[in-house]
Amino acid sequence: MTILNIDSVSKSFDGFRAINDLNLAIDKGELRAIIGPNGAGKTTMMDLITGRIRPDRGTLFFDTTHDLTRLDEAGTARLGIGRKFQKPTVIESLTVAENIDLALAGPRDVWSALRGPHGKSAVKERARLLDLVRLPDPDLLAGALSHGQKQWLEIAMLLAQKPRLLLVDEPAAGMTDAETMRTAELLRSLAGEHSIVVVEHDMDFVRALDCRVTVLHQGHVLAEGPLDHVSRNPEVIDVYLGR
Ligand SMILES: Nc1ncnc2c1ncn2[C@@H]1O[C@H](COP(=O)(O)OP(=O)(O)OP(=O)(O)O)[C@@H](O)[C@H]1O
Repeated sequence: MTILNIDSVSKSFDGFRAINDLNLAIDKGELRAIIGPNGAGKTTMMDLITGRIRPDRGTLFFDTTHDLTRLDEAGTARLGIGRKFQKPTVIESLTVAENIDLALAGPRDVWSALRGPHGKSAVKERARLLDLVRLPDPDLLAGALSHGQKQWLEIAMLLAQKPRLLLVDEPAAGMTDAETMRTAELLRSLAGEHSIVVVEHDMDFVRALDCRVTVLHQGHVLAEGPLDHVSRNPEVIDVYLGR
């Protein structure tokens, strides 16, 4: 079953085609890596999926029936599309637990969320999420976390909103090797329950994801398949990997 279907999508900025007849389908529960040179259109593709911008032509459907071109960012978020930008946006002056409580409360009253999680199930969910991303001290200020731990906290905050499709932009950037491998392991463990699209340049990380890879070039799919397969493709070597 397909959760995301991008069909013949194009998008130009001032006459420049950032996305050019893009076709991409993500299965339910799939983990997919998107790679490609700078300017290949990866961010523009994420912006199209989340309703931040609209295509000039083509269709984007979520879960078969939901036309994403009719929704804005709030609408796609309500449908269950969660996006994690490259830089962590956790609130550094709050504790790890308070950050999670805010995410669990969603758009509800911030002040009541900061008085603690509501009910036993919220306490349990907070513990489950912190366990999942291996953050042992809920009382630590988020500002005291390492860069990798901040990224994991933000992933936990996204998961608090129970997204069905997670879009993750360059999570390994700035991470240590150990954090990078731990992040790959975390995303792999989340696949199945969630569908996940990860944009990344770090090939060790992409290898560790051990998933299907799509190579974007000039707004179009250049190659798709396991990393070993696409990395042998002469065109992929020419425009990206061989550089
Ligand atoms: N709002 C915009 N206005 C004008 N041009 C844009 C706009 N957004 C993107 N572009 C152009 O579209 C092309 C694709 O950009 P995009 O950011 O999607 O690439 P990318 O694959 O994410 O690159 P990177 O790996 O560097 O993040 C680039 O040439 C960029 O300059």
